[in-house]
Amino acid sequence: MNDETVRVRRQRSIYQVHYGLKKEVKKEMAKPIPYLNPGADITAYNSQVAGHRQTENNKYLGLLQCNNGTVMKPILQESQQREVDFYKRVSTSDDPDLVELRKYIPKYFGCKKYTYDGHENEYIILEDLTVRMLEPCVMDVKIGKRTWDPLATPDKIEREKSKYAACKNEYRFCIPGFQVFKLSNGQLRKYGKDYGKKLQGQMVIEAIRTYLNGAGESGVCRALLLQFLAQLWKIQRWASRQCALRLYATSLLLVYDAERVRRCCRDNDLFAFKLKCTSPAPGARRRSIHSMHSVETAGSNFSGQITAKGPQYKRVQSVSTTPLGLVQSSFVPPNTASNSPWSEALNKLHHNHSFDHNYDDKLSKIKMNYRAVLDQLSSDEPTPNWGTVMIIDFAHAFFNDDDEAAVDDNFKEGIDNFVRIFETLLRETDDQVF
Ligand SMILES: O=P(O)(O)O[C@@H]1[C@@H](OP(=O)(O)O)[C@H](OP(=O)(O)O)[C@H](O)[C@H](OP(=O)(O)O)[C@H]1OP(=O)(O)O
Ligand SMILES: Nc1ncnc2c1ncn2[C@@H]1O[C@H](COP(=O)(O)OP(=O)(O)O)[C@@H](O)[C@H]1O
Repeated sequence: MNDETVRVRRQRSIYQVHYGLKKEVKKEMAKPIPYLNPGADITAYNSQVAGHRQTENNKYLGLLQCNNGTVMKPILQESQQREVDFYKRVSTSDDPDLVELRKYIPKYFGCKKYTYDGHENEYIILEDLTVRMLEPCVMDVKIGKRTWDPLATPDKIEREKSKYAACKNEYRFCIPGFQVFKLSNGQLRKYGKDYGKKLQGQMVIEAIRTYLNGAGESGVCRALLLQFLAQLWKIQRWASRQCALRLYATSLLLVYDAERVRRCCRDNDLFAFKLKCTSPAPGARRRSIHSMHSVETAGSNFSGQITAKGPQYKRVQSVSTTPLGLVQSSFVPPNTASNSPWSEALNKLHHNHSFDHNYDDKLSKIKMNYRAVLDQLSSDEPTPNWGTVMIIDFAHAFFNDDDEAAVDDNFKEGIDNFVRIFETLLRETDDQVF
């Protein structure tokens, strides 16, 4: 592929996202079942965070993970047979809503009988969204205030109404489970249904922050948020228009690789100095040429003139790259108590332009953030080995007949609220850019 082709492809994707232009759609059919070699590793799936998984009468009910990038979900109930029908129909349909939906759900590879631990079962084979992740952080977010389908018994309706009630009433979604590898030490923490059922109010936001590894002082990694939001906005747009489906008790599955985030932060010196595992020695950070115009510099070298280009400084003899401690000792701190006519202006400039930041760091962050979002926007296939969101669990999905066609408000409201939280978290990271 030459550069021109890449450029044209990127442009097309960005236009699609921002202006809603429809691209000619490649017809994507169900893929053949991937070849499982006879010695293929098939094991209980460790990164399952919600859903059926306990063992009943000696029978394991959870997902299996294969070493070829797929997971196998057992078909144990009538509702899961409905999920098979859902995947079959969506993967072959011409309906534009369903064609678009194929981008937001795991790839479907058919069904297969398999004997695990002495028990034979039918399984749906799906793309493993955590494939190749070294430290998969996974969160299951069940969407909608109503989590029962039209065929639910009164008993099931009562059970569903009583679970996660506070969270569903307030946010129109709930969090049945998540797992996170801590950036600071690689430790795995799992949060299950019991934890999820207690969440309400601000605790919900804190749980999301914990999942994003942003509960500490360092905050959430902006590039990670952008990665998620790029896909969430597409899903939100789809949900606000699609009339083909009613989705009860489906989930958003968020996945990202903590190892990748850690590497990205370290490479860009984003949080490096705040993470214990990568702390450089004190004084090891160097100032860039741009950071010479710090508040200290402004105090001692400020010429007393402000032009359209900003404050004017006296010429500095040489640009030092000595460690921070040494640089500091060679400047006189500004007299903050001074009543100089410039002190108020300088104060304002300090607030607005944050002179005391390292601009190389800032540029790195800006570049990284834009690269991440451009990569995501220009790719039709989100890269699962970094971070993405997909819709999963279609055991209670119902296709609308033509005369029923309408937006699914229950699903849409849940998505809107979830996206809003991510947008708020993104705003909290604005200082990483502006
Ligand atoms: O209580 P039940 O029987 O409705 O079981 C729920 C399952 O319903 P099903 O067995 O398919 O009828 C239900 O499955 P669905 O999402 O309805 O497919 C969930 O696994 C639910 O757990 P949670 O709400 O995600 O914490 C399960 O709820 P828990 O009781 O495990 O919390
Ligand atoms: N395609 C997938 N890739 C990776 N993990 C998955 C995938 N599908 C499901 N999971 C994991 O399995 C869990 C349960 O899946 P789900 O389809 O909701 O099952 P259930 O019908 O038992 O509720 C999810 O929370 C997630 O952790």
